[in-house]
Formats: sequence, C-alpha cells, structure tokens
Amino acid sequence: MTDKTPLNRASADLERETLLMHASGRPGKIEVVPTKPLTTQRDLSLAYSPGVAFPCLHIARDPSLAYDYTAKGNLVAVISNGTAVLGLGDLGALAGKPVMEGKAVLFKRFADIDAIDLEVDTRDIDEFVNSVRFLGPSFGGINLEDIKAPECFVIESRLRELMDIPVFHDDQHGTAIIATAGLLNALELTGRRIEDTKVVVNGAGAAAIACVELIKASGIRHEHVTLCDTKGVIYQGRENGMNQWKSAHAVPTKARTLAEALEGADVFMGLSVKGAVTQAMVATMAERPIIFAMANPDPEITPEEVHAVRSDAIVATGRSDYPNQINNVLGFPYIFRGALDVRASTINDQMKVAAAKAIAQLAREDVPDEVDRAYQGRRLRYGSEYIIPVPFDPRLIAAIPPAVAQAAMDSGVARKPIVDLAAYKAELAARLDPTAASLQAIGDKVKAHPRRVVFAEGEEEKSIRAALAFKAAGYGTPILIGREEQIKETMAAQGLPGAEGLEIVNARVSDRREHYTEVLYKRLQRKGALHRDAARLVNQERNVWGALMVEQGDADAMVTGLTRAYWQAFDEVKRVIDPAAGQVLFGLNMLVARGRTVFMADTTVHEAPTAEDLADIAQQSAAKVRQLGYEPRVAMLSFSTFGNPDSHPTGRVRQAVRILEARGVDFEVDGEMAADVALDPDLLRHYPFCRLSGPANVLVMPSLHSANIAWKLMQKLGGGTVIGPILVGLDKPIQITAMDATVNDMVNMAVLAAYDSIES
Ligand SMILES: NC(=O)C1=CN([C@@H]2O[C@H](COP(=O)(O)OP(=O)(O)OC[C@H]3O[C@@H](n4cnc5c(N)ncnc54)[C@H](OP(=O)(O)O)[C@@H]3O)[C@@H](O)[C@H]2O)C=CC1
Ligand SMILES: CC(=O)C(=O)O
Ligand SMILES: [Mg+2]
Repeated sequence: MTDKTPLNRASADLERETLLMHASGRPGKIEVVPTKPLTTQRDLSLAYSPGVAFPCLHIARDPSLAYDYTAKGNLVAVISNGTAVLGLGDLGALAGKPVMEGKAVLFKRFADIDAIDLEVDTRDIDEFVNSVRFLGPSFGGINLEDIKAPECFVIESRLRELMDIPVFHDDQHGTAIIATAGLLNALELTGRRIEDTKVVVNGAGAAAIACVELIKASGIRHEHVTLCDTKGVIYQGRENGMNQWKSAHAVPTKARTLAEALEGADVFMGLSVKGAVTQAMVATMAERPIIFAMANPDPEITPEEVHAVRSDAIVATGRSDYPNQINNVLGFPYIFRGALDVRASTINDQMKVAAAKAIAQLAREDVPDEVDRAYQGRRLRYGSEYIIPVPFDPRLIAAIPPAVAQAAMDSGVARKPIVDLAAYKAELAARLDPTAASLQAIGDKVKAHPRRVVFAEGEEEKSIRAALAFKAAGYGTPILIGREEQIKETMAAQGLPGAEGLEIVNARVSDRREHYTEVLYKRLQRKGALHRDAARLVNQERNVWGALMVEQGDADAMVTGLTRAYWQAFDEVKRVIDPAAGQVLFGLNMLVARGRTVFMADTTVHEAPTAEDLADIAQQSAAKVRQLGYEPRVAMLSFSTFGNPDSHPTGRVRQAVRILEARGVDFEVDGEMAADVALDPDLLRHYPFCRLSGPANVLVMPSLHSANIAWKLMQKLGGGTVIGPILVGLDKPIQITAMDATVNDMVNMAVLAAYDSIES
C-alpha cells in the first residue's frame, strides 16, 4: 500500500490484528459446549439413547415441554443471505459469516443467549423463506441479519406469518429502536419539539425505512421527513428506482439532491454508505444540528469532519471508538432476552417502543462509577457526547428485557408471563459476569493515560507482536529491548508493519549504560557484587536493564517472562526493585470460568506461608482486587472447614483469620474453609455464622503447592480463562508472564502493569 496516512496505517494494523484474531486457535468465534456430563455409560444413556426417548415422547404429547427439556428457549438463530453485509453491500452468504458469528457471540456476551449463525446461500425470496420457515422447532427466536431491502421486508413479514416464534430483522427494528432512543434524547438536549423537527434520511433500505417508521410512530411528522437514496430525494411522483416501501414515505418537495434536502434540516440520519455526506452539506443545516452517521464500518461523515464545520452539532455513529454509538448491539441481545423469558410469540411494536424508551431513559440516569471508570476519558453524563448508553453498561441487561417482557405481557403475546418482575430484574443483573467490563475498564483507563511500557524480551517475535498490538490499541508507547537490526529483521520476516511508534533500546549502545551500572552497583555492592558484576548484568540481562528503566523513571512499567523460567526472571527483577514499603510480594491469578471471576493467591512466592504471611496476602489481595473493580469476599482456604476436621496444619490458616480480625480489616473475610464451601452458596448456607455475604471471590491458598497446582489444573482442564499470575507488592509495576504466554496474555499483562503505574 502506498498511502501511509495515519488513518490508513491504523486500518492496516486493524486488518492484520483482526485476521490474526479470527485465524488463531480454533478458527472463527464460536464453539458448542455441552451443558450436561457425557463421561460415563450412564451419562450417555441419559443424554442419548435409550433415555433420550423419554423427553422426545413427552414433547410429542405436549410441545411446550420443549422449553423444559431442550435448549430451544434460550437459542436464537442469526440468519442471513449476506446481501447487505454491514455497509459493504452484497458480499454473499459465506462472506457474511464473520459478521453473523459476531452477532451470535454478542447475544451470548450481552444477554447470555445461545445463538448460532446460519448462512443461507440464496438471493431468491421464496427459497430463503422456505429454508427458514421450517426451523421453528429448533429455536426460541429468529434474528434476521444483513439482508438487503426490499427483499428483507417481504422475507420478514412472510416468516412472521408462518412462524410462531419471534422473527426480528435486526437491521430494521434493532437499528430503529436505538436510533429512536438516541433521537428522543438529542431532541430534548437541543430543546426541540418533536412535531417541529425536520429530518433527512440518507438510504432507503432496511434500516432506513424501519427508522423512519419508528420515528414517525414516535411523533415526527410525515411531511417533515425527506428520504434519499442513490438516485437522490424520494419525492412524490418519482418513478426511477422506487418500490412500495419508498413510495410510502415520498413527500412533495422541490429538493432533488441530498445537499438540497439538508439545507435547514434539524436532523440527518445516515443509513447508507461511507462518505455519503460532505462538510459543505452539514454546514447548511439548522442550529445545533443532530447528525447520526450510522453506516458501518465507516460512517457517512466522521465526527471530526462534522465538528470542523459545525462545533454545535450532536454527532453519533455506529462505531465504538467515538462517543454516541448508535448500533443495534444495544438492542437485539436485550430485546430477545425479554422476549424469550416470557416465551413471546412475536416481537411487536409495543415491545419495540418499550425498548426504545428504556434505552433513552437509561442515558438520562446518573452513570454508576463502574461504567464511568470503564470509559475513562469520556464524559458519561447525559449531554451531547452521551445521548445513549454505552454497550458495556451492565445496567442494560436489567433495564431493557424487563421493559420488553412487560410490554409483551401487556400486549398479550407472552406465553409464560413473569409473576415477580422485581425478582426477574435481580436475576438478570446477576446473570452476567462483570469481568469483561472490568478488563475493559482497565484498558480504557490506560488508553486515557497512555504509558511507556518495556517489553524486555524485545527480539522475541511474540514480544514484538504484543508491542505492536499494545501500540495499535492506543495503550501507549512500547519499548523493545534488543538489537534494532534483529528486531527489524524479525518484523520483516513475519510481514509485520514497520517499527514506527515503537522505541527500541539496545543496552550495549545506550548512553544510560554508565548511569544504570552505577545505580545497580550501589544497590548490590554490599550484596556480594563487584562493579564489573553490575556492569555485566546491565549489559547482558534484559530484565535487569528493563527494570532499571522503570526504576529510574525512563519507563512506566515492564512486562517479561517469555524466555526465562518465572523464578529466574523474578530474581533478575528483584536485583533492581524491592517490595513496596510494608508489602509482601506474591502472585495473584484471576480465574474466569462459569460466569464468575475468582482471584487466587499466593500462586508464586511463599512456599509455606506463616499465619502472618497469609494475613498479609489476604489484605493485599483484597486491596488489589478492589483496585481492579471488585468488592472482595476473601476465603482463607484449607482442606477443613471451620474446625472439621480439626488438624494441626489448619491452625496456621485459623490464626491468619484471627490476625485479620485483630487488624480490623475493611473487607469480608472468613475461614478456614474448603474450596467447595467457599464457592458454593448452598454449602455455605450450612455455616450461617460465616462472615461472607456470598460466595468468595478471593481464595487465599494455604501453600504454594496447592495454589500453583490449582491454577495450572484450572488452566489446562477448567475450560475458563486464567489471567496472571499478577505480581503484587513490588515497588514498581513489573509483570512476569508464563513462558508459554500468548501474545494476548502479554498484552493483558502489559496493560495490567501500565494500569498499576497509573493507580500507584
Ligand atoms: N448503526 C447500526 O446499528 C446499523 C447500521 N446500518 C448501516 O446502514 C447501512 C444500510 O444498511 P441496510 O439498510 O441493511 O442496507 P440495504 O441494502 O437494505 O439499504 C441500503 C440503502 O442505502 C442506499 N444507498 C447506498 N449508497 C448510497 C448513497 N451513496 N447515497 C444514498 N443512498 C445510498 C441504497 O439506495 P438504493 O435503494 O438506491 O439502492 C439503499 O436504499 C449500512 O451501512 C449498514 O451498515 C444498518 C443496520 C444497523
Ligand atoms: C450494525 C449492523 O447490524 C450493520 O451495520 O449492519
Ligand atoms: Mg446488520
């Protein structure tokens, strides 16, 4: 590529990273995980033949039992023929699959709905309808996606008639719901009356027609909406490129082009293609114009372009990297959640309006700290840069589905009404694990305060890739320690982009060498090191050099670990950096599995911790976990629970609990207790005196043996994600990965180290 503008470089980085992500490990983004054990002959005879005959026979007698005996009730099909893939046009069924897999995982991530993508390889309406209409028994709902207009209108309405489960074309109604929510708030913020507002919509396809219908249903007047397509304004009497859906919105007007239509308009809604609007056009709009440029992945006009000519504008796009993301991801997971939970037979207009109102209302409410923290650097207060909630707002799950479910019940389409709506809301709030939001919070904070992070093993390919990813994500400046020619050679051999934006430091030629040697010599001269030993360490040990950079303030943080056993890297770092005053050093792992996040300590340092050590580890773990956004509930683990069985080794753990009591710590802690009691609320109930208000999220292990074995077993057999060990207690932010760390692990650890340098 010859064009090396920052925008093109950024998109080349994004292309490389995205392709790598999709191809890494198991290709694609989804897999199927069994929910029942399948390990023994007995398991097999229950899950499959002969036992499985019984649920079949029961369902044959009473079809509603399919919701009790199969996954149907929580399963949605994301179905497309790929004729309008985002704003990329007709790429066909197969090429649309990455988007459909993406939609499926968004269902899971945001609303705990299992979804599977189905790509139907036909552009023929009848063939498509016939391929889908018989799939009803398998699913609780059908999400149609990226099917172009006008075929999508016919397909959706025919399937809605033919099927007794919700059929929802996301690009139409999901988009319309979110855009309407954003519009209601933008009108309020700019002091406009809905009935006076003049709207121009560019695009007259699936998303645009549905948006126009919903904003009109919300109070925008028919004659105040001008629709444009590739042929210009859709005026009354136009014949070229028309269809019945466009005709329904044609207005008498002299305007023939988008530019003419936009003169004096209050609102622009783009649901067309990248770059369809110019700065000159938005310059002619009314005071405080509202501009929703929603084409994906690139908007009709960027917020920077708008603000250069209209500083008074409220701007929204479909993208997550600008404020005001109007994207149907805010809608479809939650709308289906509510619909599935009442076994709705359809998603009707009342449910859509309820969703739009719930979303608009949420943006007006005070933003809780955890959401604010997650979007550091942005002002999440109802206003022109925050007209709509952000996708990682954990309140969405408790706000939208109940509104949708209630509307379904009120409008008579709920087949299983919810009796206790308050209990339903509480259940929804607890349904999703906050880890992703918390990691997002950490990453966003680093982006808001970019750091200089040393990647000590700078010549390693994984280090280079991690450094590039760190830079591309906007976390700051990576510093690679190594020989420039070597690093550049590896980059060229791997087809990686240039080293621009990376710093490369070669200890042997650095003008900081003498200084670092003196600093190290001063530290080590009474620990048996001669001057030449210090010089050798500075010259030859990258971990020592990197740690010195951090210690001397030449870098903010460091990550290492790929080329040395953990203990060796740890020893090298400790030559330069001490534990922070009054702190012990230890390892903390973050385990994410089965919808929950649990921290485990000490996984790296204390082989046989004393009661005092255990108390220190518990106290520092609680502080660290709080810093990461969790309220700690600490369990001091053992093989015994509250004295049963009573044995000598557990005394240490009990003593640690007494020490913590005496210190008057400000977090929940109790023990000794077995791991299953700590994690299982039903078992915990046998101990009503226990001071934990819920299952523990911090496990303090009695020894390094049990801790190290436990997290490694979890990593290899647990099916979850293990992050860490995170080194806690060092005076400077340095993290050591495992030798088999992936690029992603390295980036995570670099971000955690960078975060530490901001927080400390
Ligand atoms: N932010 C969000 O949540 C969502 C955004 N979208 C975006 O909306 C856009 C349209 O998607 P969708 O409705 O599904 O697709 P469709 O194929 O159904 O419709 C596309 C429409 O865009 C019009 N169009 C294309 N190019 C231009 C242009 N240069 N000027 C004016 N109109 C043009 C077409 O005009 P014609 O009729 O003359 O062919 C057609 O009416 C895409 O960019 C998509 O990414 C869609 C859904 C959700
Ligand atoms: C967001 C979406 O669904 C689209 O752009 O098509
Ligand atoms: Mg779409």
